[in-house]
Amino acid sequence: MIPVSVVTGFLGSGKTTLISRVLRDPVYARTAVVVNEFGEIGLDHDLIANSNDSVLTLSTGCLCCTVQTDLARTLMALFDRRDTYDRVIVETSGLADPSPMLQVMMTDRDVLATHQIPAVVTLVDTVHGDLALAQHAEARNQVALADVLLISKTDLAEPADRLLQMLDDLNPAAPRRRTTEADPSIFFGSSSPQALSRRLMATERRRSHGQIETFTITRDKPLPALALTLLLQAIAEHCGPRLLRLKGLVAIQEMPGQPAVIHGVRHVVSPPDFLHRWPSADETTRIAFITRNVPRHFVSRLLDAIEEEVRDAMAA
Ligand SMILES: Nc1nc2c(ncn2[C@@H]2O[C@H](COP(=O)(O)OP(=O)(O)OP(=O)(O)O)[C@@H](O)[C@H]2O)c(=O)[nH]1
Repeated sequence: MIPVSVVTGFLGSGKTTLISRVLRDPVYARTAVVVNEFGEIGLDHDLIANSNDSVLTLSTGCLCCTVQTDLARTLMALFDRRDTYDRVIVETSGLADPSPMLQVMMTDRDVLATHQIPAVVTLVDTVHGDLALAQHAEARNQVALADVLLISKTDLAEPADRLLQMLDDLNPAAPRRRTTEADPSIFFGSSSPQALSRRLMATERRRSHGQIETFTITRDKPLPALALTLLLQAIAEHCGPRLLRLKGLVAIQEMPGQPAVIHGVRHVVSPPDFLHRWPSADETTRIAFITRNVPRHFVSRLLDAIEEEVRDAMAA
């Protein structure tokens, strides 16, 4: 039986960062990862640094809405080459309610015959966690279903009493650790089917993602570094609370072959990190957005205007 871990947590809570850390541990190198993203273009596949090729992207719909059968199919396709890995991590989209996918994993005959009942590991971040829990049923269900709760970004802030109270209300039984203290072995303790079923029955019903929009801006030509900096500043300033998530790989004119990785969660847009090389053959700039009422054309025109101004200034 293959051990499975479902790693969930709201947008930008640190799932990909933590999974990349686990995969760097030689003990966990033989771990296959199934990534699901909400949006047009999946980037986590490229952002999870992994030396083997067992990172699979589930179609970039949302696990809780459209691709449940994909999950069973993907796990069984992986199982056909089980000599290449020992365990599986499924990273859910930050916007996913994990309930329907857990139900699939507990009821699909083939999956049940070959995989353990998954352990559910939920990340909650100290900076935006309370807002996410207050505003999104998906985030509350992620916490309610956890076997283990991992608190991330404790280097930026201590968990506030309000956040701890919300976790107590939603899932008092799950042990809590900071991500910095979490031993990777906690990912692969199996859930008890009875306990997981009880938690599943207690989750909130949610049928729509509301006013959430997702789009991806692409550019074939590398951007001047200054244009990227100005774009990120303008987005943080103008879109702040309406920006649920931004992430991307950006070709920079001054750094050929070394793409910038960019991340934003609400008003917090991190300074870019640079990779030594492109993670795949696709070297186009791709910036994915998940927003509430920030239209694609606003960002696209903003980028065009900034880029034009920066190029003019460079030519002068
Ligand atoms: N300071 C700090 N930043 C973190 C920590 N964990 C993650 N981050 C940053 O938070 C941002 C989002 O991290 P990801 O790992 O991509 O988050 P995610 O949950 O996979 O995001 P989605 O897949 O979009 O839901 C990135 O800029 C990370 O570098 C942490 O413990 N401390």
